[in-house]
Amino acid sequence: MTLGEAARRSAADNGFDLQAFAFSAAPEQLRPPRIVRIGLVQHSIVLPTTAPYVQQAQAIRSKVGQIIDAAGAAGVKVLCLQEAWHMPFAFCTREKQWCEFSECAETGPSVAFCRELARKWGMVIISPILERDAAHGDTIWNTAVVISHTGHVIGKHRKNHIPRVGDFNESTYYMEGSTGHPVFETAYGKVAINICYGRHHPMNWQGFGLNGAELVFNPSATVGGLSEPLWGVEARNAAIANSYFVGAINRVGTETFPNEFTSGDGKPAHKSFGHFYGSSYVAAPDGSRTPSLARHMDGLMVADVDLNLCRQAKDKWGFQMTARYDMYASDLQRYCTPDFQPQIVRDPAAQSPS
Ligand SMILES: NC(=O)NCCC(=O)O
Repeated sequence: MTLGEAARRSAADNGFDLQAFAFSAAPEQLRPPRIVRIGLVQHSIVLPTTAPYVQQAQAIRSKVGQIIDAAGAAGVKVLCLQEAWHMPFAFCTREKQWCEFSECAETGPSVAFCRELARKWGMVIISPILERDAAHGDTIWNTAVVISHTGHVIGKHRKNHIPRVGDFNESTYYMEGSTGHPVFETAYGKVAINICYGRHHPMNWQGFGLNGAELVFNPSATVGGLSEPLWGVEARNAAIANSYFVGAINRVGTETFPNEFTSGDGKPAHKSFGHFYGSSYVAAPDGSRTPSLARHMDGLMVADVDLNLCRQAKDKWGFQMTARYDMYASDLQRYCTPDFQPQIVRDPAAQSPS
């Protein structure tokens, strides 16, 4: 793929990993190809978590702006940032002062920043932030804001599943999302966002597929000690099972906080979360995928995806056609009743161990 000199020079000057790949689909007689250039951005924070908050946020915006400009110069038309990209990932600490970083999804500083860049480059930008919802009593959500190529906010999706694992004490900060599984019909295709921990839930991925997504981003923040063995599997499997493209994005670096915290697991108190291992990648509905971006560096992954591959995968495999949604729906309905009994057929000759 040719990305142009500007993106390559920016990667060299600003020290980020730049990789680019193309996924092709078979030529069709009745539809032209629908090739969209997408971009995934991974990055570390810039200043120590003890620096004044306004300076931390500005420094992150300044660095991310350089990467978005490189993406724009490379012709990227749909770009997604990492989970809570505008702040340190302070959810491990359970200390409430970090709520100050939350902002209005429509008018907050990071959204204004992304709207400007979206307009500048004619690029759809997905901006995952910590949202403060003043209209609902200052409720805080973990939200992906979808900004159109003309710079207006198309809508937002709020993270459905909150982790309660290891140091990921995120339920201290924000609530389970209230937006279902929306798909945003942009100028460049039907886009959805499955935020971080939602990638462990196959039915969450499926919800976006049922609503017609062609491209699902998984903006994440996860550390090597916890999830790295799962990372290459889950987004790729979701792309196959739902016949859409997935862009999986993880942040980079080790973030150290002023006060020690524990996670109720008997381990010694600590001040850092572990290493966010980057490794962002794109997976396609035919099971192919890009290599990963670096584990230790900021990065921009550029991929040309032909969205025709989504329907081609459906026609080949028929996963959606052969699914038994009515059967699953009645199983789930039974399961959700208080008197549910698992459907187990017991062998009378089997002795239960005494
Ligand atoms: N941010 C977040 O949901 N992290 C959870 C850790 C994981 O799912 O790997």
